[in-house]
Amino acid sequence: MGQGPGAGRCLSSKLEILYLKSFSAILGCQWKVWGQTSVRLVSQVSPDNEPLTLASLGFKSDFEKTNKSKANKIERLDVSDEAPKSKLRSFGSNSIKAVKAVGAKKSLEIESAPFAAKSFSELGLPPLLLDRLDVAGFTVPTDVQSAAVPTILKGHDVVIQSYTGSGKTLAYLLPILSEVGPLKKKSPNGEGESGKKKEIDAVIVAPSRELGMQIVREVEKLLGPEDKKVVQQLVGGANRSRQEEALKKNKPAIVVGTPGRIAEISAAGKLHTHSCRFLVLDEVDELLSFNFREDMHRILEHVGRKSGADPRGSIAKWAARQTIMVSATVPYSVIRAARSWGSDPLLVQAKKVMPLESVAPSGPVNILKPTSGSESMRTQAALQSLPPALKHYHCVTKLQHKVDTLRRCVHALDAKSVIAFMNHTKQLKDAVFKLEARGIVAAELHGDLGKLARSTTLKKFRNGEVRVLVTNELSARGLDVAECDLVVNLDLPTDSIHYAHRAGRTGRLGRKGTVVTICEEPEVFVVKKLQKQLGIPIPACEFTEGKLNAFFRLLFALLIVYPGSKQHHQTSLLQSLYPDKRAEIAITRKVAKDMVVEMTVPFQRGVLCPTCHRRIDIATEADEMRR
Ligand SMILES: Nc1ncnc2c1ncn2[C@@H]1O[C@H](COP(=O)(O)OP(=O)(O)OP(=O)(O)O)[C@@H](O)[C@H]1O
Repeated sequence: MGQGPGAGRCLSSKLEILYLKSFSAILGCQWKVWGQTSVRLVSQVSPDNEPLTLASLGFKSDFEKTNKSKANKIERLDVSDEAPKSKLRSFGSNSIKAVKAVGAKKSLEIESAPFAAKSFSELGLPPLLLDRLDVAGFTVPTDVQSAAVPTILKGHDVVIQSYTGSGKTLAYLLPILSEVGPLKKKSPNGEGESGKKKEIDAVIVAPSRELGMQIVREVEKLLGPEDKKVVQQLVGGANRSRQEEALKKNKPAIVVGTPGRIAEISAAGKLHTHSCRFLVLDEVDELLSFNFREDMHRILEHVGRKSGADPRGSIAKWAARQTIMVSATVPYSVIRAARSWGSDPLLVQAKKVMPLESVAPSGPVNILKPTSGSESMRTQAALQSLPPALKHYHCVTKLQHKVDTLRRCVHALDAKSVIAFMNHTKQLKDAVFKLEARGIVAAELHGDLGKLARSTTLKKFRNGEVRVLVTNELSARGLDVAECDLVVNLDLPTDSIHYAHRAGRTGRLGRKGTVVTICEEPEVFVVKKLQKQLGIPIPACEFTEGKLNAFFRLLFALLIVYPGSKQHHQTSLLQSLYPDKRAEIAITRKVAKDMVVEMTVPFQRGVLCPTCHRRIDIATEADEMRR
């Protein structure tokens, strides 16, 4: 730990002095004015940066030693595996399991993974599909898959919302493959519909070529080599006449493509989708953007329209299809669209399914412009879209030093696979040039590149030949590179939803990941807004001596432990702060003077309790005093 400057100032009660003394002894840091209970702690954060916990600060042992004699009855909540089953049960299925990451080159052990049901066989999938899942290495469904698969199999239109990297693609592919293609449930009399003119049964729309091809690969992984022709890509940039020939020759059951190309081939009469049963809109909030409007209109009008039906009527009257909308972030614009595109759609999240009507409007708040009172309505969509294991920092530098700061960040964290975001395509080339000049293998990825260049770049990034991928928003949406361990914002995202999608490129499926936002001094207020809207700590840091030095302003949460507070709230709070840690917390029930005081680990506002899904109330005396 770095030495903090100087000694603290006067403190109030004995108990606090005791706490702070034990902390100071451990941390050797400066205590600011106790009244603000904030402390400036300069600590070196090693690449395998362990988040601060009472245990890692050594607080618990000192605490217990010095407080043995205290009248306080200390109740130590140990959320480790040894804790009594009753306590572990309070986490529901959030207990820590070690699972192997599927498809990752090195079999990354994921300590705490977002899995719910115990196996795919519980979800009502056909035997052939279960076999294919097994062959592909998928053993346990994620939370969102456990919620989405049965809901879609029941025939509902859905909006699937779960944080990035939580397995939303399979959440919709599995029910589709249960109903169409060679792996589907056999009809009661056991024979397939041989000889029937093969129509397209499912259309999957994605906003970018990369995501479209990624989905095709995921389908092919399940279909196996002999049935690869069941799915056909219709992405822009590829040869259209070859795509039309393949449609004619292979008669695929599933097509995956970008809006422009799908609409183009449909308008040319080469894509017959009247009897289509499924329409999937992946990254649906992106598909709502203006540049896709025309194409999306055509797709929505034609896919699954009963022959002769008038599309001007209500969806229920003319669409024989199931509409599945997917995104990690579901701003209110998506809710509105879903209500008109789907027929009584349900909102499917990691652990719950609810009617879309019950969702409160909360659109993305553009952090660059002054916002109205809605600012207090934190963008729930963004908060729920962030993988819980991510660590976030920001680093202040001058514009001309940003790329060099990126280089030092990569070395300090010893990051192997980095995605750096910039807002303007023209800047990407210059950033790549500067990184290469300093010995870091980098490449640019953006929409102005040709199809071959884009796929080659992505391939090199996935196999580790390229260490830093410098890209912009669109080409990275939905991108799934399991090994990505660092995301850097070289330019600020326009709002918290864009921040969430960028951040979600790392920390996939329960892995650890770090997000560093490199900004100039005048932009720090934007980071603070992001921090507040997303309810996540984004402490300042710097990269010196090859290390990431984080400036933690630990706002100690005086966890007001009301006598009746739910025990699982305390453990859930810690579990959500440190999903991959065996966090421990010493809870003192004794009231020191007139308040129950407990200093605990840094807190996140409004943490949702994963057990009862209610916001855990945390009052910070510090904030109160500061107001
Ligand atoms: N049940 C599972 N078991 C193991 N790995 C899984 C499982 N489901 C998905 N994965 C893997 O997890 C990774 C992330 O999945 P996916 O890309 O579908 O996430 P996502 O929620 O769609 O992310 P984003 O919001 O960024 O699009 C993929 O590599 C996928 O193969």
